Amino acid sequence: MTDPSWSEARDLARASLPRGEIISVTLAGAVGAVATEDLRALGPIPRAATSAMDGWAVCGPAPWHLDSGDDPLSPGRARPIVTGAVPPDGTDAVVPSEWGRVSGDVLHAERPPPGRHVRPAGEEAQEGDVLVPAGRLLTPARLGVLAMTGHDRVDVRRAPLVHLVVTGDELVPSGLPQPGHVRDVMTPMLPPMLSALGAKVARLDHVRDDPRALAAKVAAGDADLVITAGGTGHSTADPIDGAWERADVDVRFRGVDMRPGHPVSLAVLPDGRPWLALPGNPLAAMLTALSFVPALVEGFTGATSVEPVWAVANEAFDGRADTTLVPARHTAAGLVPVGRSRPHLLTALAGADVVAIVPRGGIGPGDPVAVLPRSW
Ligand SMILES: Nc1nc2c(c(=O)[nH]1)N[C@H]1C(S)=C(S)[C@@H](COP(=O)(O)OP(=O)(O)OC[C@H]3O[C@@H](n4cnc5c(N)ncnc54)[C@H](O)[C@@H]3O)O[C@H]1N2
Ligand code: MOO
Repeated sequence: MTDPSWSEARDLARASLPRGEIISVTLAGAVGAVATEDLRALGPIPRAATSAMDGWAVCGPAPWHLDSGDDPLSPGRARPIVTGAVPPDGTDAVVPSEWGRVSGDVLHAERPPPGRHVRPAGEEAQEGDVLVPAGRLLTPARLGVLAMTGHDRVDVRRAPLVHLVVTGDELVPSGLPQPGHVRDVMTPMLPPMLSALGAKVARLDHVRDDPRALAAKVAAGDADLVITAGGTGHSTADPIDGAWERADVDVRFRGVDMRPGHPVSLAVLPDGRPWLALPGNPLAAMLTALSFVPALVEGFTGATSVEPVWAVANEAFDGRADTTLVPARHTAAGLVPVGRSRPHLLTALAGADVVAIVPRGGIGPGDPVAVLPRSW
């Protein structure tokens, strides 16, 4: 079986996690969630025409006699008004306070063109307009639009919960490691990374490189999704193959035509939980999480896939597989690779603005290149 391409593997991941249940949340609790249906304006916004300035509502040609009260304005009359207030019937326009001069009860100013400084009703939205289409992420600005147009609660799909399992006999949890030991970087690094990608770590376990212990640990979890880090190699010390055999999983891919991270693998447990196995090399773990966790989350929440963002390369980027992911930095002249990005080294990613998605054969200076935005 040949390894799937990066985008084929993303499609397989997207199809591996069934939709999560719908919950109703207040706008305050909805940021980062995904709309389950088209969200529409509940009425015209603004509800009525309003003044855009502090000043005077005026009717007819200048000058105007100032009046007060609630009657409609008649030609030759002006009435004080504040920003956001509804102008009286008969208003032609609003004169801002700094443009008018009052002497006695007469307002002098140049006559404004009709409608000047009056915000029309329904300018932002008409009743029934779709404001946030189904599948869109609820961002702070979209929540503001929903509040403005009358919404208090929205139906969303919750974020998938993750059972994260870090494997490795050589790992130590703290301090400077002795030769032969490795400081565990996944435990501080992956939960916030997964959270930035739309998934929530509900349980975190550490197991030795033992297939039986790994399979038992995963069997004891009940999150929506299992993510392991390490042990994806094919040596006898690597526990993924053995654990998958014991757990009787349905393998969706066992390796992807990508660098780094080619051993990344995905299976589905008999109870339906997908199991994404990230390689142990830290950069490979981060770049494979960045590749496949968003696709799994999209499957669960129904979120529409994020379109790639494009940049222009200012240096050559090597492409050794179907897809090579390269930490990169924006400069005024274009995108450049950052430092040495070997799979076991992390500082390049820590200093990167984006990750370049480089096709087979690589790209040269001046070529367009798709990038993944920062979440690390
Ligand atoms: N004969 C071959 N050997 C290897 C191949 C190959 O194709 N043939 N691929 C290499 C690549 S690429 C990767 S990636 C790794 C696959 O690694 P595993 O998923 O089995 O990961 P480990 O062996 O457990 O660890 C690899 C490396 O990463 C370090 N590591 C692991 N976990 C952590 C952690 N939590 N924090 C910090 N560092 C971690 C580990 O100590 C190793 O140095 O296989 C290659 N070999
Ligand atoms: O594929 Mo490995 O994941 O390059 O480090």
